[in-house]
Amino acid sequence: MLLEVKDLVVEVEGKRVLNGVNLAIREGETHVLLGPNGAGKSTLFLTILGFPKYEVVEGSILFKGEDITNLTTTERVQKGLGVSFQNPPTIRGVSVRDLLKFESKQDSDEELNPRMQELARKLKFSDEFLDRDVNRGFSGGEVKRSEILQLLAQEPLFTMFDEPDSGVDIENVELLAEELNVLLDKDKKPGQRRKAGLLITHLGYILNFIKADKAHVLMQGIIACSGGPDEILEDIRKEGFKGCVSCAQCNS
Ligand SMILES: Nc1ncnc2c1ncn2[C@@H]1O[C@H](COP(=O)(O)OP(=O)(O)OP(=O)(O)O)[C@@H](O)[C@H]1O
Repeated sequence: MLLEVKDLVVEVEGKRVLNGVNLAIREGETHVLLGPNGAGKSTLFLTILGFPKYEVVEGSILFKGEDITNLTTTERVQKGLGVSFQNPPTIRGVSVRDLLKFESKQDSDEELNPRMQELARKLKFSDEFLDRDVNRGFSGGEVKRSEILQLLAQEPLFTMFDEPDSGVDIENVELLAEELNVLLDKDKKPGQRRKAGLLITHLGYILNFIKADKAHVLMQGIIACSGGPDEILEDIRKEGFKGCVSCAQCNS
């Protein structure tokens, strides 16, 4: 198993948000996390990444079989965890180019390596754009493309995507999805896939371009149900999260 979340209970600023979450994701798998606004999806991501505000009251997080519950965020990133944020912060004084060099372990005085230059071009970033401060004045779509470009520099083993398609136009969703598939090893044959990921989506549009293996619905602080992404999304589209409430109650 690449990532295992076991009976995770999490409090944020004294408020209990997760109440016993269980999740297991193997190498090569892409899972989808669904759930109503405020259910705790981003909280789960930030807890897996080890942000100090998210206090693990009970339970554990295992990565490649190792308990990482008490590691720092930097240590987790070094082990191969990555995330694309819903609303990443502006980093004044740090250019996209500098951040990319840092993330791809290059020296700051070197030219950006050819692989990253090619990926930047593919994601429609000009040379001038790479010299701008990270996220400063970026449009919604530029923020999302820049997040993906940074992940391509890091090449994490396990990537969490928080609504990668929100605010992105149709053409750019396809472009982003192509690179997400690379980050998830979906461009490789099933037996050769090593990377894995977890993706939050509300409307599921991006799943037209990414083949997810399993979906989970987070409700009332637990995983209320898990199953085939198409089936679960269709139920939610028809009935909203009404049907998930009773599942949350029987599973809690
Ligand atoms: N730093 C914080 N301080 C106080 N409450 C917080 C904090 N972070 C999250 N919460 C609360 O925890 C709950 C879960 O929030 P979270 O952002 O994880 O939900 P979500 O499922 O990602 O929602 P959405 O679909 O709207 O993005 C919400 O009620 C939110 O207000």
